[in-house]
Amino acid sequence: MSTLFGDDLIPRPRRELAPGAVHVPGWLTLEQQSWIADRFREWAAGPVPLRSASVRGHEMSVKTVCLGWHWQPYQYTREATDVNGQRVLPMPEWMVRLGRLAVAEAYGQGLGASAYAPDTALVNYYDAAAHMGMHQDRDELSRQPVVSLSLGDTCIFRFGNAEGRGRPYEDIELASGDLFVFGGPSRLAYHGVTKVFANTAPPGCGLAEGRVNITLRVTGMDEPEPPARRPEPRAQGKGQGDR
Ligand SMILES: O=C(O)CCC(=O)C(=O)O
Ligand SMILES: [Fe+2]
Repeated sequence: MSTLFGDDLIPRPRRELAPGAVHVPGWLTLEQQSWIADRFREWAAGPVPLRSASVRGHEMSVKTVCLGWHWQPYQYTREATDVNGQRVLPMPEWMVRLGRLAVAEAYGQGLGASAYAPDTALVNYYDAAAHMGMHQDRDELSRQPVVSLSLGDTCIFRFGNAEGRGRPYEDIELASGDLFVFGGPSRLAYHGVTKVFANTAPPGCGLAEGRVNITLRVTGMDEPEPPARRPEPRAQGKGQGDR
């Protein structure tokens, strides 16, 4: 991971860690990474701000903002009822297309890539001290693949098995621009982020510090996204401005 001796110049091969779990290093160009990093700053500004979710009373060290559906531990909602009650931003069209390209890249054309229709994105921000414990992504009703994109600092991503948090697992580095897809027999594998290496983001990736990870998912919730609506006018208390 250190670039002191130029080990960043050693090509990192694409690899299938387990059936259905594919790592594609350097999938996004620097230009794409920096464009997505700009979007991240827009999403983080709201209407639902970047926040640490609380799991069983403990605040996560990672901060998250969601698109399409809002994830709060154990459920997806349209409104961020655990934050400020606002509706999350819609899932961008370009992201759905990017998800299809990612699935085609990982599994090949014709393996359901064109039908892949992610309807939520969880956008996580890690500072150098943040980590994510071993968990399964299982709040989705659908078992369609999860597409993960990384920007900024390199991390250690631990990818395990579907039986439990323990071994066997494998630690790999996810660097800026990397794609990781897990679906099929690996869809419910436990995984987590054990470490983020500060100051390892490549120049030009659009993030000066920290790491952003975006996971695209299919919630399997069948409620169609309703058209954007204005909030009902409500009696305003004294001193409350218009919002
Ligand atoms: O940051 C990562 O690479 C993984 C994120 C993750 O597992 C999640 O958001 O559920
Ligand atoms: Fe996860």
